[in-house]
Amino acid sequence: MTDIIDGNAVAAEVRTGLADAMDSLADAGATPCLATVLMSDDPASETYVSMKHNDCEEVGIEARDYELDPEAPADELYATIDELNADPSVHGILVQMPLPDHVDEREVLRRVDPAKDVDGFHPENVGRLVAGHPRYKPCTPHGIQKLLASADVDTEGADAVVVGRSNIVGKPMANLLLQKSETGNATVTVCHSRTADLAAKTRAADIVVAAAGVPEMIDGEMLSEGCVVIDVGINRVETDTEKGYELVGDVEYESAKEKAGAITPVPGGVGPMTRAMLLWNTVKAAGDAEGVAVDLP
Ligand SMILES: Nc1nc(=O)c2c([nH]1)NC[C@@H]1CN(c3ccc(C(=O)N[C@@H](CCC(=O)O)C(=O)O)cc3)C=[N+]21
Repeated sequence: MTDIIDGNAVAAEVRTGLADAMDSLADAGATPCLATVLMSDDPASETYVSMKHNDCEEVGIEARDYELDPEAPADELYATIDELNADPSVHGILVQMPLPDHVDEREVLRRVDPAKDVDGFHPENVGRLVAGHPRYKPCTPHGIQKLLASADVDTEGADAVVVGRSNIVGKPMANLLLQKSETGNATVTVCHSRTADLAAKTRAADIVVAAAGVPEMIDGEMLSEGCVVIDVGINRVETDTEKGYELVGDVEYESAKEKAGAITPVPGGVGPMTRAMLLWNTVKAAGDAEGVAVDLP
């Protein structure tokens, strides 16, 4: 039987597991606070930010909402970041991506105080992760580590194939799987749009992390019997349903499920974990900033 890895359930466990740390912070008179900054009218971005606010409310994290006109000058965004950096009551800052074209995304990533960079995108935090001493692990790869652990997947010595080389998923995921750690020690191959024979690589993998952003690009034919499939894709595909779209992963679920030993669904797999690990990082940020030792799940 294929194990369907339930991201909603594991994410709920993470949220519940944060209660101890929240209590320690409350004893010290501290409430973790996440500021989200949205500079977009994209309905998907708006949905994601509002989900993050709901999650914060559930665990008792204060969420502050900053919204900027997508046409506003980039300096307004930079000034907002500076203000949040300087505000000691704000522990975490998330600037929702993607940003408008006239905004320099790299400047934004550099500008967020690395101590408040709960996305883990600041160059200092990227460097620390690559060097094996992460401060904040980026939420999606961190969530995937939790999913693998929840399904008792042993990464040590496993052949892991990461499909996609983005800075937010593919690269940090490959690094984490490679690291000398409980959730690492894999032999990692990173594939991308120029990979000569993708199917040959994925067929040789014990673990496939699909994060290319191409709907249903990996099907059962490309997988080996019993492998573990983590589907990071969250693609909105237009349909003539009431919602107008359907979410599909980077994996063709039906055929992949027949081959895989374990697989994450879309929705309800990696997405909820990404949000849960944002809370995790925010609670860690609050503990560090307030000098409170917190026990994280
Ligand atoms: N600075 C920044 N940090 C991010 O972490 C970030 C970002 N920008 N920009 C966009 C991406 C995307 N992302 C998602 C997180 C959770 C779901 C999620 O929870 N998805 C649900 C379904 C959501 C739905 O129904 O639309 C699921 O897969 O079950 C989706 C997408 C975070 N991102």
